[in-house]
This record gives sequence, structure tokens and C-alpha cells, in this order.
Amino acid sequence: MSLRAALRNKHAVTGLFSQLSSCSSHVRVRGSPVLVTQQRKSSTTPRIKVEFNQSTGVAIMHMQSPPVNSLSLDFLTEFCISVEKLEMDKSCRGLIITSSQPKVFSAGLDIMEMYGKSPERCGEFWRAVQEMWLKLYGSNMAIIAAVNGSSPAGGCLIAMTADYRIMADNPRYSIGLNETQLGIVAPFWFKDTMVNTVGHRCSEMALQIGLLYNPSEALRIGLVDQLVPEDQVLSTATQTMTKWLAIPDHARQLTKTMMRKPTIDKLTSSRETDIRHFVSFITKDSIQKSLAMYLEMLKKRKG
Ligand SMILES: CCC/C=C/C(=O)SCCNC(=O)CCNC(=O)[C@H](O)C(C)(C)COP(=O)([O-])OP(=O)([O-])OC[C@H]1O[C@@H](n2cnc3c(N)ncnc32)[C@H](O)[C@@H]1OP(=O)([O-])[O-]
Repeated sequence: MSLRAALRNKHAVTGLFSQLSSCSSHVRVRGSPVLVTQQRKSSTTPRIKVEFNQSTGVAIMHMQSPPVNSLSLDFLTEFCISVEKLEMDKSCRGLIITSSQPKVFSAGLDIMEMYGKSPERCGEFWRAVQEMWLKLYGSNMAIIAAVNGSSPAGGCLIAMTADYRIMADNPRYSIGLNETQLGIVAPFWFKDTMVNTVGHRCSEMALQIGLLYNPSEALRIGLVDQLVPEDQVLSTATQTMTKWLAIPDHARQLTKTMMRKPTIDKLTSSRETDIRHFVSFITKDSIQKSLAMYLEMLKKRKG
């Protein structure tokens, strides 16, 4: 069964992990604070690198998909498998998500996955996006986003699924749900996650005009919880995780579930409808034209 096919079937995914350990590079550290790196033998470079320190129970997940950690189907597949593996490992209590790419946490969904693709492929892609959100937002692990670069749209979504967000204090970086700027619409579960994070009024305005916030603005509205100098993002995340893990797991997890379950249930009870809705929307000629214009704008801006 291919990894993509596995994503279609959550139970099959669970059963596949033992066979798929080479899909992302997991580095396990036992009883030592020193992290050891391990080179993958495979010819393809993993998009996700996981360092797990068993003495602290904390895993650091590095997104390392050049140039901008855009969320392609392959990226999402690897990402979900990495999270699921950690989730199943009861010794892993905390997860820090960060980026290995300079200046960018994640550029969000890979626009090329939504442009010029067949309805079947768009559906497969959207299911993987849903799966990523369900795994992160419903995780039992304490999750901290170490946002060390720009984080638009799907990148912001990943950050918002965390329990705590630390962002690099660099005014050149931005974070937010900017979908409307591309002529597309964030689905209800992106919206719900934002409402749960910053409240209704802020979300209503930000979503309509596709606002991207600089770090100070993001801190002011509560989209991130803390700003630190860029070179301290990861160390601060590690220190902060210690505080989160000082709370008994069962109490923290039950509280998290109580807060998030109604939002998660909304999507789990309507996944197929949500996929159909996305596919019929994204494949419309007018939406495809908007995406083409946005891609053109990205290229021009670069030049
Ligand atoms: C309904 C669905 C909900 C949708 C949710 C979403 O997430 S929608 C997504 C909303 N996301 C956005 O609106 C984010 C758009 N991106 C940006 O704003 C900037 O890239 C940046 C600020 C993330 C990084 O700035 P920087 O100066 O460091 O980097 P740079 O700009 O020079 O880009 C380098 C290369 O990457 C390319 N590429 C970039 N993003 C994407 C992408 N998402 N996908 C694919 N490709 C992308 C870019 O074209 C360029 O390619 P080239 O020419 O080398 O072949």
C-alpha cells in the first residue's frame, strides 16, 4: 500500500508505521541530553526530521522541505506519519514543531497542489490536509510551535494547532490566514481554529481581508503567545515545554480534549462533504484563474 493510499485509511496508517520507519528520519536519544544526528540511507531527503530525546520525553520536529516548507501531498503524508508515530509512543509527551528553512516556518498549502489538478487528486490532497489538522489539533502531546519565520495560511494553521506559540521577533516575518488574498476561502475548521485562538471579532476581520500580522501585532491579538530573538526561539520552546510537562498528563490531556473536541467533531462528522465542497470550489475556472494570478504575483515579487 502506498503512503498516500495509507492516508485514506487511518487504521491502515496505524498498522503501517512499523514498516514505514524510514519515511521520516527519527533520531532517538536514550538517557542523554546530547542529540545525535543520523543520516538516512535513502536517496530521497526526508521533508521532516524528528529528534526525540527520551530522557525528557520531548520530540522536536523540523520541517525541512525547501524552499518554503509548502504543504504538498508528499509533505503532508510524511508529516502525518511522523506525528502518528510520536503519538503512539507513550514515552513522547511533548512535541516542538519548527522549521529548518531560513526565514520561513511554512508557506502554507502548496499552491501547485490546487492548480491544474484533477478533481480526484484535489480530493486526495484535501483529505491529507484534514488528516494533518485532525492529528495535530487532537493530539494528546503538549505541542509548542517554534515559529522561526513567516507563517501564512496553512503555516499559520499548523501554529494554531499548537498549545503554545513562540515567534521570532523579526518585523519581516508575518503570520495569519491570508486565503482571501489568493481568491480562495479558508474552510470552517481553519476559521474555527482561529476563532478558538483569537476570538470571533479578530477572526471575522482578519479572515475577510486575509490579514497577515507582523510578530508584534500577532502578539497583541493573541495569535502568538511570546516573542523572542530569532536565535532563542527553539531554546525558549524547550524551556517552556518543561513547564507544560510539569502538569500531570491525564489532567492536561482531559482539559485539552474538553476544549477542542466540539471543534474536532464538527469536521470528523462532515469530512466527505468538506472534501466534495473543496473539490468543487477549487476546480472552478474562476478560482483557477485567481490562483494563476497569485502564482504570477509571487514570481514577479521574487524578480
Ligand atoms: C482553501 C484552501 C486553504 C488554503 C490554505 C493555504 O495555505 S493557501 C497557501 C497560501 N500561502 C501563501 O500565500 C504564501 C505565499 N508565499 C509567500 O508569501 C512567500 O513565499 C514567503 C513569505 C512564505 C517566503 O518568502 P521568500 O521570499 O522566502 O520566498 P519566495 O516568495 O521567493 O518563494 C520561493 C519559491 O517558493 C514558491 N512558493 C512560495 N509559497 C508557495 C506555496 N504556498 N506553494 C507553492 N509554492 C510556493 C515561490 O513561488 C517561489 O518559487 P520559485 O519562483 O523559486 O519557483
